[in-house]
Amino acid sequence: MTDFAAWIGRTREASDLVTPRLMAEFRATLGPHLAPVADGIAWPALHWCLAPETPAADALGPDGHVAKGGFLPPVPLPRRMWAGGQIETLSDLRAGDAVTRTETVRDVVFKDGRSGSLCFVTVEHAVATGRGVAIRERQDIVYREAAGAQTGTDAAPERDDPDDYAAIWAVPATPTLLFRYSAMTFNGHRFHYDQPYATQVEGYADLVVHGPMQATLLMNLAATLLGHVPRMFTYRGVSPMTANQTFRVCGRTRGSGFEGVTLDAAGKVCMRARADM
Ligand SMILES: C/C(=C\C(=O)SCCNC(=O)CCNC(=O)[C@H](O)C(C)(C)COP(=O)(O)OP(=O)(O)OC[C@H]1O[C@@H](n2cnc3c(N)ncnc32)[C@H](O)[C@@H]1OP(=O)(O)O)C(=O)O
Repeated sequence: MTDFAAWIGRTREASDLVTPRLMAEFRATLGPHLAPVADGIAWPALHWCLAPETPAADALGPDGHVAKGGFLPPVPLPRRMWAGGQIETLSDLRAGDAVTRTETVRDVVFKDGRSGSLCFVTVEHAVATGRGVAIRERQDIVYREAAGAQTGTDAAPERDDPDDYAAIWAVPATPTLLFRYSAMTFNGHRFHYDQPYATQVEGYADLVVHGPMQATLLMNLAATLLGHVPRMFTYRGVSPMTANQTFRVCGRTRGSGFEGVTLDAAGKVCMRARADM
């Protein structure tokens, strides 16, 4: 039996540059659904495109992510998802910045969910520039049972009414959008671009829309409605969003904060988010 506790506290570091090319790719991929920012300032959540892990092809597992057992623990559940997280923004990133990302594994927890066994791996990130730490972040990665071995059932979808929100961005979830976001984040997960794999191996209805992309859009809507980048942004994926439909990114202010959801074409809530100050 592997001692997953041995992974807690493991850390790694990688560096990158906020290049003009990345800024242009980000705007080309996600515009017009981005917050207004001053020239040369990075949009909220652009940091997910910086200093990604760059595993060699022979280091990948069957899902297209780096095989488990290196930095992340070899948990015995195969289907990885990005479950949620929290982003604390301390200062902005700017074109030309040299950044260092430091990641630390903070927790490995097994839970029984309605859908079956789950394992949550919590990873903390700090993104620093020459001016100091700009972003502190918690990422919750979840591993699920194999589709064919699932011991529970997916929860009944939560629904929400877009009319209850002040602002709605309609985003066509085309395979091209998913591919371009995968490319910008160097994310090889096959269920974002390989439809037979997504449907026949992982059991989803279609290609799966990235959690971080949904969170990026929600954080940009929050910054647009609040008039500034929120200091604290928290989000949770509640149900998979699949491709080849137009989804909605919905938001409203609440006091000095923000709350938002992504809704699929049928009104199913896929992600919930809130932002404070
Ligand atoms: C990039 C990238 C991958 C992706 O982008 S994947 C696409 C984005 N992510 C999603 O679509 C995830 C959508 N969520 C789900 O499919 C389900 O919510 C999930 C995570 C499978 C869990 O469903 P269950 O119905 O089995 O879970 P329960 O509601 O019964 O909860 C059981 C306990 O787990 C806790 N929990 C549930 N969901 C989350 C979450 N999103 N974040 C954190 N914790 C969660 C819940 O609170 C329960 O805990 P208790 O302590 O109360 O027992 C890439 O791979 O890089």
